[in-house]
Amino acid sequence: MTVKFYKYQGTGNDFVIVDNRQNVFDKNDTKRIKFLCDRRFGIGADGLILLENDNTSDFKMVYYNADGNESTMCGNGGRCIVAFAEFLGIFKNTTTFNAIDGMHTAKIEDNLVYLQMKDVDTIQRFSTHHFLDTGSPHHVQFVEDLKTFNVKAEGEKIRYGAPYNQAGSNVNFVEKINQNTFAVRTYERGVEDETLSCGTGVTAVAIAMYDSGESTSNTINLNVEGGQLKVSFDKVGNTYKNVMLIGPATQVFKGEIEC
Ligand SMILES: N[C@@H](CCC[C@H](N)C(=O)O)C(=O)O
Repeated sequence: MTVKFYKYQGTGNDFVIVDNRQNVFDKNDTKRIKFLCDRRFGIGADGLILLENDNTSDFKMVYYNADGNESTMCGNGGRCIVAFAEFLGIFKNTTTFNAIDGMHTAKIEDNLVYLQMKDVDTIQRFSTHHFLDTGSPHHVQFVEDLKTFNVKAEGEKIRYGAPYNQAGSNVNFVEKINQNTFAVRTYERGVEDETLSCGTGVTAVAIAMYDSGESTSNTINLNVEGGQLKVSFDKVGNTYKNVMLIGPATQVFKGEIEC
């Protein structure tokens, strides 16, 4: 089989994207998806995304982690597929697309993708961390000296430990820079390593920081290893609404691969 693909990155979280509007891609071939994401034997990516037709919106996003398994929402992947859909001429100004966690609206302005994320009304607060679902599950924890922190080793322990166990959680380690800026490093489930950025992760961090009173701003800057993201939201009652993930998304190269 020959697969035509595009490679995108959003603040260093990188994806193989395939235009599957003709249903040419075998979605159940976990081994092939894992191979395509392999950095030594394949193309190399944190995940693979299919762009498909959808009856009720401009397109559908189907997301797989680098381990080959379909997973929950990917925020950076969402921003990248919006840039890809614009490149394909699917929309001009604003778009609506279907993903595993429901409908998303998005726009591109000044080379930044604005992606509306799902509302968040449930936040679990613990003395050491927060846990919340922003489309994907996220553990959010403050650490000291984030720069030298062993994200892979410590993230792995939390991801596989109780209460998350095999189903797992993504794990975000955070350091406060100022009132509305936080540095974040994320261990990603399904990649089973640190990635350079995680969109649903920084969204979880921004909401957790506001929720815990660490920030009083509803627009929060997130410094990740691969660049800078912004998250804004409105708190209405106990629900975070109009949650917007904002940042760049770039096409890196395209090609075809035998697999
Ligand atoms: N990179 C993503 C998150 C992708 C899903 C995650 N690995 C999971 O399985 O929960 C993002 O940008 O949000």
